[in-house]
Amino acid sequence: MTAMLLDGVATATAVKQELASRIAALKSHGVTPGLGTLLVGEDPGSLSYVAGKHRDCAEVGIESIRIDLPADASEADVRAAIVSLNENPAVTGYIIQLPLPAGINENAMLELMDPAKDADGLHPTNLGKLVLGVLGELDSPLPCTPAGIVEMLGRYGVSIPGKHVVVVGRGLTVGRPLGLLLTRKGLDATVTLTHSRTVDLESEVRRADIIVAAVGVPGLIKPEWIKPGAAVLDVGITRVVNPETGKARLVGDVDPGVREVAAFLSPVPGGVGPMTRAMLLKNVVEAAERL
Ligand SMILES: NC(=O)C1=CN([C@@H]2O[C@H](COP(=O)(O)OP(=O)(O)OC[C@H]3O[C@@H](n4cnc5c(N)ncnc54)[C@H](OP(=O)(O)O)[C@@H]3O)[C@@H](O)[C@H]2O)C=CC1
Ligand SMILES: Nc1nc(=O)c2c([nH]1)NC[C@@H]1CN(c3ccc(C(=O)N[C@@H](CCC(=O)O)C(=O)O)cc3)C=[N+]21
Repeated sequence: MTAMLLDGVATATAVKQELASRIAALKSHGVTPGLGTLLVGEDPGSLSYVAGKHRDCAEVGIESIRIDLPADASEADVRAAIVSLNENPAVTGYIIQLPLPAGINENAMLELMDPAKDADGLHPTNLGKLVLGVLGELDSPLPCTPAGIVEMLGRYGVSIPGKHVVVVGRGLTVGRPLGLLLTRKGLDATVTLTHSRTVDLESEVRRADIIVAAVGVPGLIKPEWIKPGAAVLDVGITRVVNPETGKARLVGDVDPGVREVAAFLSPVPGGVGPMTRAMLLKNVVEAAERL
């Protein structure tokens, strides 16, 4: 069997089309949603993601405000940029591109954000609401990558309730909040959250109905580990630069052979990445709607 590919580009386009009418409605009430980005340093991956976010905004009619600081910016410089984003009325939501350079306390910087402007859902207040709000509706922003994963599974009809989901990686932007989201009432997955100290990753993955790989190790997830019929979502991204052309290629955590075993596969590129960006736009629109 060859897996059905979960097309993140097409799904993100559908989400963006749905947002367009909400953006038009906001503008007719005199509110223009605006996304701010704060980037510190020149990591090529981060530069490319931030550029993509500004392109997305232009496409759907969201203003975008960009602050780029040099890699040697001090914590005081970063703090001042966060204060300016909190105070700028044109910014209805913003993100601090992670990781920040070594020496800058990421958690302390996230905590300085105005939680009402947190477009990533990573401010402790919003993560706390996700932990507390197991039942019912949440009106706080959700972390973009987990929200994008759930949105894509939903649109392809991959059922989540009662399923055993194995999440590989416990990082702040993907694995940790994904476990919180998938175990809420209504989604009702049974989640195993694995990491580098997990003793037997293979046997954990073998039991999974849905596998989400968010590590950053190319080819970590092997075809023999996949229960036939499982859904596999590749999230990890490693940039591999071709020394001859200087061009970078993006490689996921999932071995290409998995495509022959899984029922559904979200690939890298073209899977969860574009969905992450679409959910960021959704958070910015929803923050503007709450104004
Ligand atoms: N497509 C998208 O939209 C996005 C993609 N990403 C990508 O997803 C990946 C993860 O991102 P992020 O969570 O921020 O990264 P982190 O570096 O914070 O987390 C990586 C996680 O992988 C775990 N890990 C490392 N090696 C192994 C191993 N051999 N077996 C099992 N687990 C392992 C680590 O374990 P431990 O905690 O024990 O060290 C850690 O929990 C990255 O490649 C990133 O580029 C991230 C965000 C969005
Ligand atoms: N505060 C913060 N929030 C984040 O959400 C965040 C972050 N920091 N730091 C880095 C990671 C990574 N991330 C990606 C977003 C989109 C793509 C994406 O669009 N990928 C495309 C390819 C893009 C390309 O070609 O460069 C794809 O997979 O098809 C990838 C990765 C968000 N992250």
